[in-house]
Amino acid sequence: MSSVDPRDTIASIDTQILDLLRERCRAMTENTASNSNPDWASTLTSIDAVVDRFKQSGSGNDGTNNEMPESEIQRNILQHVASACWRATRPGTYAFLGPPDSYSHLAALAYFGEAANLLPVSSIGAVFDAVGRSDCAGGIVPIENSTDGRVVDTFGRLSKGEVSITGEVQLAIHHQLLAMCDRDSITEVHSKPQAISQCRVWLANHLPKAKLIECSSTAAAAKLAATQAGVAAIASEAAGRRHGLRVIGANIEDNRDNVTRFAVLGHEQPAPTGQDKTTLLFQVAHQPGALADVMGIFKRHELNLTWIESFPQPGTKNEYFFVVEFPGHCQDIAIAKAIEDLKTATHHTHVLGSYGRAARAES
Ligand SMILES: O=C(O)C(=O)C[C@]1(C(=O)O)C=C[C@@H](O)C=C1
Repeated sequence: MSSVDPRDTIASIDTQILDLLRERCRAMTENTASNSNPDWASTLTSIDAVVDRFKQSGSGNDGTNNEMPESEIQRNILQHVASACWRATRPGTYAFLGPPDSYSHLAALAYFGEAANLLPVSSIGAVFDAVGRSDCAGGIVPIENSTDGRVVDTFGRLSKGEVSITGEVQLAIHHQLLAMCDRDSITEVHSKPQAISQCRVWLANHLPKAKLIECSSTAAAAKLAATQAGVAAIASEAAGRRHGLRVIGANIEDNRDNVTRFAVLGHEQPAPTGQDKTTLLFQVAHQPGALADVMGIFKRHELNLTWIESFPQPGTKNEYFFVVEFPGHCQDIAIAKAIEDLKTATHHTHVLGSYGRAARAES
């Protein structure tokens, strides 16, 4: 009597998976040729729908492995498969503020998947340049932090309207103090200004004498700390591992619920998903009541603002841009009508993007 070796069964299943992968890539190529459903944001939406249907059909039991629900694991696997097929069939790179293991990198991996072709660049402005010139198919930039507020460099460039927001990522940020030496030997702490600001209380309590030095990214700081004695960096755990640094202060962010929201940049306008938000920029006349009139338009069309920011218009005195966010897609009738009214009531109204709302990821 011959029994089947389970290792052969597993090898046969793996071969079927590889065959299916090839078939999936082929279907994606046909999809590209017919130009239907071509953007990454729609791919992520359809993965969510597949996982939900699978769960509802009773095929997924959604037990947990103590850390992650099964549907989350299935989603990650499908996202990885999709990102590998995407890379094989649609060559294109996505820019992020580097070097590798910056939080922007972690956010890019969470959104585009591990297999995506990601390009580190030296500044947030360089991400906008790479996408604006179409050197890259897309990019990712930090837009807002729950402790520190808006990211100034990003706002400066968004106001130029060269690129659209096509998605978002919410990343929980846990900062590590990383160095080659003991905490007592630290004379300088390097990091991006936003990261330093998110750890200000911890630094004042634990390293009051250390000099705080700003640099281009948290990962750039980690790279430096690996070469200089007495220098510590505030950066991600992954950056510490990459550079062989010790964690001499773990999770030093002042706010335990420290989250940074990243905007995905691109050129296409994602189709409505049913779970969308719209980011809009406008500029009003510098006169009493102008902003109140605009707020009246949001009220009239029953748009519930979830975010409002103002920032000075470069090169002017007392002129401000406003950025607002609200649930819904600019193709929704109520929102389209509100935008029409805003265009007549403001100097300038520009939809920065309508895109699927993000769930939170861990860094
Ligand atoms: O320096 C990095 O690692 C970044 O990706 C930039 C950035 C930011 O500027 O907001 C992103 C997230 C953290 O809040 C800190 C730094």
